Amino acid sequence: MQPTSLAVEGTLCAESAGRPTEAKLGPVTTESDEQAVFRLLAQQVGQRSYQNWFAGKVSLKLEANLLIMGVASPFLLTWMQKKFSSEINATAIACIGPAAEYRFEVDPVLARQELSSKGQADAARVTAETADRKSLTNSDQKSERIDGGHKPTQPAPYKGRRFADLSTFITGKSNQLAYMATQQASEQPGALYNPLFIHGGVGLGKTHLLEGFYRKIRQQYPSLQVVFLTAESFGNYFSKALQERSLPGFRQRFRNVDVLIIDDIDFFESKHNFQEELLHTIKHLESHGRQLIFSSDRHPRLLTKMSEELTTRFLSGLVCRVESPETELRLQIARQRALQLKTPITDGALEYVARRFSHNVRELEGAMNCLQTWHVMTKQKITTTMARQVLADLERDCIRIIKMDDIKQIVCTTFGISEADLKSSRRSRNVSQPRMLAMFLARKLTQAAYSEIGDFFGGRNHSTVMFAEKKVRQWLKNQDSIRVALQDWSTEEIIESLEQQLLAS
Ligand SMILES: Nc1ncnc2c1ncn2[C@@H]1O[C@H](COP(=O)(O)OP(=O)(O)OP(=O)(O)O)[C@@H](O)[C@H]1O
Repeated sequence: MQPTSLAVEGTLCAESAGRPTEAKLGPVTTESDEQAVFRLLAQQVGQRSYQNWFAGKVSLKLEANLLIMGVASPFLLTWMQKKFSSEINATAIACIGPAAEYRFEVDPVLARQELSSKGQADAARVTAETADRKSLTNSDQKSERIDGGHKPTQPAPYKGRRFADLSTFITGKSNQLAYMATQQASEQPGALYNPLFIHGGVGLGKTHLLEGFYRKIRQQYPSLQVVFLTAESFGNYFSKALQERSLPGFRQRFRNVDVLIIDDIDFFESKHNFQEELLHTIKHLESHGRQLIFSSDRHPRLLTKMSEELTTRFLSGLVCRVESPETELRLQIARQRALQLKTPITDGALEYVARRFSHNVRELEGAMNCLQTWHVMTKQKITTTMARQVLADLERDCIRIIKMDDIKQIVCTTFGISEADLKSSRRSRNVSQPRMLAMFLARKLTQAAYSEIGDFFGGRNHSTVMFAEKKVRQWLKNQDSIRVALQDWSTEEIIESLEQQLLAS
C-alpha cells in the first residue's frame, strides 16, 4: 500500500467495536479482533491461498492505523508482499478504516519456530540416511547456516503519528473559545456544535485541537467510528476511487463514520469535484446526527473559492477563531516546552523567546528546540544572552520577504476583485477599501517607499498612499467594519487574516 503523504488515522471496523481504544495501540489481544482480521483476509485471498500461506503461519499486530503482519522469514516477507499486497491493503482498510496502512515484518517467534522445525526435519532426514553421530553434526551445522542466512530482523520501532492531547493545549484569550467548543463537542459528539469549524493562521494550534478532539472521543467513546484526515488525503482517496471506479466503496467508508474530522479544509478551494463530494458526505452525515469538525486557515466566508452551499454548511454549526497568541500565552507555551525538553532556562530567556516569536506557535517551538540542542551540546543553562545569540539565525529566517505582488494577489483573492480593478481609478467602496488596505499592508510589511507603493498600485502619487495609511489607521481606531464576501468584518480581523495569508504564502 502506498502510505498517504500526510499523517492520517482511522478506526477499527464494527467487529472490534466496543473494545477500549488503547487495545488498538498494542498487539492484537482479544481473539475476536484477530479472528475478524483473519476472516476478512480469507475472503480477500480465497480459502485455498489462505490455508497455504496464512493459517497458523502469520501473526498480527495493530498499532494505531497500522496493521503489521508478521511472517517467518525475509524470503516469505518479499514473496507475500509481491503476491498479496492489494488483498492485505483491502483487509486493512476494511478493519481499520480508510486511512489504514499495513506493513510486513519478520516475526522473531515465527522465525525461530520455522528454523527449529526445519532443523528437526533435516536432522530426522539425515539420521534416517546415515543413522550415526555424523547426522547430528550435519543437522547442527545446517541449522546454524540457516540461522545465519535468515537472521530474523527485529521489528522496527513504530514511528507512526502521535496525536496531541487536549490536556497539553494551553489556553488564553486568543484560543479560549475554540478550545472550549472542542472540549464540549467531544463530550457529546453530534449533539452540540455541528459542524464545528476552527479557523486561524498558520501554526496556531488548529491541528492540535483536532487531534485532541480525536483522542478524547476515542477514549470516551471507543465504539464510535472516528476518521481523522487532512483535506488533501480525502481528495487523494476520492481521486483514487474515481480512477479505480470504486466510488461506492469510498462513499461507504466515509459516510458510515460517526465522527469525521478534516484538517486544512481550505485545500478544497477551487477544487470543485472534491467540494461536491464533501458536500454530499456532510449532508449524509448530518442527516444521521454524526459529528463533523473542520479546520481552515480562514473563516468560511473568506474561502472565496468554495461553493456557496458548502460555505453555508460550514456556517451552520459553530465557527471559532484561533488568534495569534498573546505574550502571556506564548510565555506559558515556551515554559511548557522547556519542561518537556528538560532544558534549564532562565525566565529572562523565556521572555525573550516569547517576545521574539510572536506570530506562530510552531516557530516558537522551533526556537525552543534550538535552545535545547544548544543546551545538550554545551551542558549550560540557557540565559538571555545565549538565547539571543543562538536564535539570531532563526529569527532572520522567520522574517519573510513579502513583495507588493503578494499583497496584490491576496487582497484581490480575498475581496474577489480583479487586479485591473485594484489598480484602476474607480472610487467605489468595494474597490477603494481593498486598495487602501493593500497600500497600508505594503507600508507595514515591505521596505517600499510611499512613491514606489503609489506607483505599483496604479501610478498614484505618494500623498495618496499616505492618505490610505492614515485612513486604515482610523478604521482600526474606530473599530470600523469592512464588507467582504457578503459579510461585515472588523478591520482588525481582515488585516490579521490578510497578514496571516501573506506570512504563510
Ligand atoms: N495553545 C497551545 N498549547 C500548546 N501547544 C500549542 C498551542 N498552540 C499550538 N501549539 C503547538 O504548536 C505547533 C503547531 O500547532 P498546529 O500544528 O496545531 O498548528 P495549525 O494551526 O494546525 O497550523 P497549520 O495551519 O500550519 O496546519 C504544534 O506542535 C502544537 O502542539
